[in-house]
Amino acid sequence: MLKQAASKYQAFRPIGLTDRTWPDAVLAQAPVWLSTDLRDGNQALIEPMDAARKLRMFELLVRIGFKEIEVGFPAASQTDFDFVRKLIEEDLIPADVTIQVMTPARAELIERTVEAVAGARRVIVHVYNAVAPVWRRVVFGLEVPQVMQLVDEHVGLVRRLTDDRPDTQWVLQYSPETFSLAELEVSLEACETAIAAWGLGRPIILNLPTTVENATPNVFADQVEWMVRRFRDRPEIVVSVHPHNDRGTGTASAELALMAGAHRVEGCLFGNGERTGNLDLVNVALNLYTQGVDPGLDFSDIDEVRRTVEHCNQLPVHPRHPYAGDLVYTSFSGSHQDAIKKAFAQRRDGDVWAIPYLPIDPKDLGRSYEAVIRVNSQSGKGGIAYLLDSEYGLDLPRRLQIEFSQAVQQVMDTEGHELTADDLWRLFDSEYHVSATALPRYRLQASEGQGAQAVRLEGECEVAGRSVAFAGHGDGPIDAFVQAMGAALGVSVRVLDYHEHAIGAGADAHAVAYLELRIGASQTVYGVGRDTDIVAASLKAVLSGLQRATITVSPASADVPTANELAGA
Ligand SMILES: CC(=O)SCCNC(=O)CCNC(=O)[C@H](O)C(C)(C)COP(=O)(O)OP(=O)(O)OC[C@H]1O[C@@H](n2cnc3c(N)ncnc32)[C@H](O)[C@@H]1OP(=O)(O)O
Ligand SMILES: CC(C)C(=O)C(=O)O
Repeated sequence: MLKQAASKYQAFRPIGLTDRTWPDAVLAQAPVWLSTDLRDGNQALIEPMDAARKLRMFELLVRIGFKEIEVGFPAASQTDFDFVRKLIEEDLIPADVTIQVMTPARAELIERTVEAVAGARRVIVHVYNAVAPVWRRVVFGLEVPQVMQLVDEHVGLVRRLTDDRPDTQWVLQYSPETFSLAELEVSLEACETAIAAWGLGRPIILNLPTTVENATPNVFADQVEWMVRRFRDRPEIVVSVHPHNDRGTGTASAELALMAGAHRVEGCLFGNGERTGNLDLVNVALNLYTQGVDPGLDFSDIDEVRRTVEHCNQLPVHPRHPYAGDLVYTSFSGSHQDAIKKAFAQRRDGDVWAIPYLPIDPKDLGRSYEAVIRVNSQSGKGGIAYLLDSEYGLDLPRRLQIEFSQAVQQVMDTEGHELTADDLWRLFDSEYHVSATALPRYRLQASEGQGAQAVRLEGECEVAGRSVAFAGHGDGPIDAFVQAMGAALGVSVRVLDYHEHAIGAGADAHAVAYLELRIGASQTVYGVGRDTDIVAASLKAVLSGLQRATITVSPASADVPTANELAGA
């Protein structure tokens, strides 16, 4: 197969536009947008939209803010014709919205098209014919002069028919179909012929399609700049582009074409359309938005837009689709999660958006931060800590994050599937005995004659299902409890690190304490305690840590669990 490539396919030829200016252009304003969801999108559907779905799509496009909407190909079917009549007769077209209707350069179809829009306030009549060599030869069997004659005759017919209906404001759109595959001189001649037949000085849109995308986007940009130069200083002429996506570069083609001077773009929501689709208008609009340019289209509830489009087209939007897919704001991988978590922690209201791996604030599109981080086997401590913090208010100290992520990884290695925030909390709760640890019964007194050891604490607690009596002195209750438990278990216990914070407010407020304990000479474990009272939370955290430790020395009390009984309790 690979061997055939050179003899079977012809490479595109670059345009010799050596003084091109588009590479230095910066997109600083939105183009005129035309949605062709109801025409090019519709004609590519397995089951074209019925009247109800067409109306839903039309209403959505109006809500988003489109001012030019191609509402159909009225000569194609009675459904298309009737839908256009419905919009006009039921006065469903807002005053600032212009409808566009498409027709091939065939007399009876042009007549039917103009008939379909009778009574509309303003209409763009879109006439097309193919101009590229393969189409001329294979489809029409026409030489270039005959193609020009076809354009002249049919645009002339549009002019006569529309002149007879002066109550409507008419704009002609002419598309040299297959522009990107045609010789530039032929496309230019076809456009000049259309301009002349429509009447010099009358409003006209020249729409340049990559009917079938066939070259890298820079070649299309050169083609567009070449054409734009021919129509500079002619305000009645709007140069529009209509990219498709056969090479997967529809968005790039549109953006470079705008840099090359096009004023207007045609496309569909989420890139529906023939074959690999039309240009995805949402993509271009939101690309502009993330450059600080107001696109003039409202995608602040992207999921509602997506659901409606999926309903109308009966086609799903891919989970990885730019800006709209279910997974596009989600990071699974540990290093991404770590960077996102740190950036959110540092971000202040009013800051310029600079969150790694998130090119846009999901909230601007009506998404929450909930799905930004999800945990699976590719995740690290940052993502786990983010979920426990964002969903459960637990602000884990760094070394505890590291310790707990090892427990999570073990579960991942055996189970393999994603862990939700709820799953992580359950794992954390069971690993650190947060809910299960009972508060020790204790008496706290000021000590006498103990110098710096200001308090004495004695009481009883449950460890691994056994009752343990303890008594000890310390600088405060936690220190006293640690010393007392060390004596009771016959092992040295020291607090290496201590963190606490509140969760919630008012009557529901809780304190959470995280204690890093050194047990014996070398064991370091974290304990976690939660209670309404901060001292109680800290004592529970000590017990949590002791229960997680492997204690290998003999207990000093018969009531105390024997060596290793605590381990894994
Ligand atoms: C690139 C694009 O997206 S262009 C838009 C294409 N959209 C559509 O085709 C959707 C709607 N189309 C239709 O409903 C039908 O094709 C109709 C009503 C337009 C025409 O139907 P039919 O008369 O049965 O013709 P058919 O669909 O086979 O089209 C082929 C004929 O149209 C001619 N044709 C194709 N494009 C054009 C054009 N732009 N101008 C004039 N004639 C054209 C072909 O030469 C061919 O003519 P022939 O039969 O004499 O050889
Ligand atoms: C602009 C029209 C003719 C079109 O749909 C195309 O060429 O892709």
